[in-house]
Parts: sequence; C-alpha cells; structure tokens
Amino acid sequence: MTTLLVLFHSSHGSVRAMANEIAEAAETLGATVLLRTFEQREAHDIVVSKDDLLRCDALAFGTPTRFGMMAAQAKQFWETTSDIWLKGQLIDIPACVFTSSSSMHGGNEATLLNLSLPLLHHGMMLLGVPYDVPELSQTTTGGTPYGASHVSGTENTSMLSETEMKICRSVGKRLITIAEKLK
Ligand SMILES: Cc1cc2nc3c(=O)[nH]c(=O)nc-3n(C[C@H](O)[C@H](O)[C@H](O)COP(=O)(O)O)c2cc1C
Repeated sequence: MTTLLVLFHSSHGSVRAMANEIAEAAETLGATVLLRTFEQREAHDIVVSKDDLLRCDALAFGTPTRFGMMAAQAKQFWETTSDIWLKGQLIDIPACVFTSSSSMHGGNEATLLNLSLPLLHHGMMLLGVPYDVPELSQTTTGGTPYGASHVSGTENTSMLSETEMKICRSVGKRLITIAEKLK
C-alpha cells in the first residue's frame, strides 16, 4: 500500500479544492491518502504531525500564494523538522507542490519554486508537471511545469477550471506511480 501525504493550507478554499483533486486521483490508484492541514480551519481538518511525514511514501504540498511565496503557517511547520532533516529521513521521497493565486501573474510560479525549497533541502525527489499532460499546453489559467496551480480571481470566486483540475489529478496519479516504482 502506498501512502500519500497531501499537506496544505487554505484560507478560502482554492488550495483545499486542489488538495482534494490530488487526493482523489491518488485514491483511484489504490493509494492511502493522509489529508493534513497546518491548523484547524474546518471541523474535519486533521493537523499534520511529524509522524505523518515519516509515514508517507509521497508528498503533495500546497499553500496559497502569499506575496509570491508560501503561507507562513507552512514555513513555521517546516522549521520544526530539523530533526528529520538531520537524520535524512525524507531523502528520495517523491514530492510535488501546488498553489493558488488571485491573479495570473501574481507570483504563482515564484510560489511553486518557493514551496519546493524545503523539500529539496530535505532531499526529496521533486516532480513537476511534464508536457505529456496535454492540459499544460491548453490552459488559459493555472498549471505550470513546476507544479499545479489555480488562478482564483480577485474575489477568490473562480472554481478550478477543467484544465487546472486535470493537472491536479495528473500530479496525484504521477506521485503514486513514481512512488510505487521506487519501492
Ligand atoms: C497576505 C496575502 C498575500 C497574498 N499575496 C498574493 C500574491 O502575491 N499574488 C496573488 O496573486 N495573490 C495573492 N494573494 C491571494 C491568494 O493567493 C489567493 O486568494 C488564493 O487563491 C487563496 O487561496 P485559498 O482560497 O486556498 O486560501 C494573497 C492573499 C493574502 C491573504
């Protein structure tokens, strides 16, 4: 059984919708999904523990774009993981990043790169979105080779587009496929 940790922060629901797509796609391949947040925002939220990191075979990590970088809640969590880093316990675990920004050119690609940094420091194997995912070339909103993204609009009212959703689902499936090949 392959375990995927989908670790995210979302204030208004966009990143949560992406997390759910990634999780559901992974489940279609038989994976066990741990859906975790950095803080309790909804009744059913389960706040991440460091044990969740140690249990997973693959990680999907996402937050909203905040001034072109990750949300503070996530950075605070990663700063508690030095013991795991010292032991190299996440080395070679496949991972992907995802984000939502209100505007198209408001820094979502910069955020994806920023989200990648702690994962690279931990020695994780970062997976982007390859161009054999046709939606990557078709999208007129979110979706990048660095990871899935969504453009939520200035009022944060846009739902995930069909292409954004398919890109999310493709990364969920790819993480599981690669994690299983690495076992
Ligand atoms: C403090 C703060 C900073 C933000 N910075 C950016 C930004 O740099 N670029 C952008 O396009 N949107 C920015 N946004 C908007 C969010 O990224 C956007 O609304 C996102 O879709 C929210 O995701 P959520 O619905 O999962 O919370 C910011 C929002 C907040 C609260």
